[in-house]
Amino acid sequence: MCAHTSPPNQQCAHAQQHVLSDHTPLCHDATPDTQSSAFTHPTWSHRPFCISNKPNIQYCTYTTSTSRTNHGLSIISTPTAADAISSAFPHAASARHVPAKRLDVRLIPGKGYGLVATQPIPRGATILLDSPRIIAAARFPTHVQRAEGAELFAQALKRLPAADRELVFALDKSLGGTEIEDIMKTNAFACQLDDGGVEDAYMCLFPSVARINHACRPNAHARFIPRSLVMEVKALRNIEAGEEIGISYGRVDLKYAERKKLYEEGWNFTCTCDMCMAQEYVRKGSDQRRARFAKLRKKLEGLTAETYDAQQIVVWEKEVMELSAKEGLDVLLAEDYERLAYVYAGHGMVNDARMWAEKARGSLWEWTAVDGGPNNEMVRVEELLRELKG
Ligand SMILES: C[S@@+](CC[C@H](N)C(=O)[O-])C[C@H]1O[C@@H](n2cnc3c(N)ncnc32)[C@H](O)[C@@H]1O
Repeated sequence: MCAHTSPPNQQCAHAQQHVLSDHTPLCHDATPDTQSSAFTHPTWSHRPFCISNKPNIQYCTYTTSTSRTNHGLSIISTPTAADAISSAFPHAASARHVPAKRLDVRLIPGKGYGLVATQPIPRGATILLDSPRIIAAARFPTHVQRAEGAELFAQALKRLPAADRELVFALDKSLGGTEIEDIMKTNAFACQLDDGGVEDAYMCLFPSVARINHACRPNAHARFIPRSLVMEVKALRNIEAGEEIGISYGRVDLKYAERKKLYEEGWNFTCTCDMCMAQEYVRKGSDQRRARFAKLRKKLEGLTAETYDAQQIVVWEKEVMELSAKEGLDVLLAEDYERLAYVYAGHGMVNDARMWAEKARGSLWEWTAVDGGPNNEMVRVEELLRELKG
């Protein structure tokens, strides 16, 4: 699929000086905010808007106004990357759609807006499958001048259908800078995309997921599915009607001081989730359990042929699972289930081994493995299950 149709800068018939930059010639279409009647392309609804001020590095804004469920999507990337990313569009178009119908955006004291369940949601249910409206290469701001970056973002927004643009503009802003930069920094998630090996790391803006606040003990889990470019949010436990949906923005097993630092320094907010607002003795109790969880994990991961002790492993893993149940760390347990499967298999206890391997597979399917993502663990567990059945 050809993604890049605008000519290189030097040959661009309408190359001009950028109003914000004194030396960078730009090449862009004459009617940036409307669908160009002269432009037809199997993938993009608008002529790409490109900036190339360094040899071999060119960033463009690509837009399709008819992505999944007929919303728009703008991508800021190199031409090669846009080409590779767009190969996911057919999967995105056919991906299941879960609209935000059991959810409501409401004001939450101390957090701005948040997403609230309007009906009970059972554990494991998919709460939301959201599509991105803007995808931007994480490193592109370091390859273009500030004004050029702002222009690429501006074009990304201008070219989106009006409904998507309004959705994006309404999102929270907390960090300053241009409006769209602030929106991206406050709301976009890091996502790894198959972009043909260009750079992999992207910022993805999902307007419904962006309304979900962080919780240090979340009731939901978000994972990005590279093959269909959607963000899936699933319930980690039964959620009552009226409860706020919360996901963990960072690792879910961090202790109070670690996460306080992460969210204050990395995200510029002081967390006011239930765990952080709890009384000190409650927080300390949680920290102790999390410290013990980390210590046991370290011991288990550090086992060697010399230190291997099956009984000890079973005892430690039992404790890991008890701690996880208290701290809501279930999404991390696939490796523990897998470890137990190997321990039992090593002692010829095939039924127990199979039971733990199946638990590992179930956990990976439920929380970790995604279509188009890395699947080494799943391959290993499937292989073990085949051996145990054989
Ligand atoms: C992705 S947005 C979440 C939705 C946002 N509250 C809104 O009004 O649209 C991230 C911003 O929400 C706020 N936020 C998210 N989780 C929070 C928490 N646990 N405590 C306090 N503020 C939070 C912060 O201002 C953060 O920059």
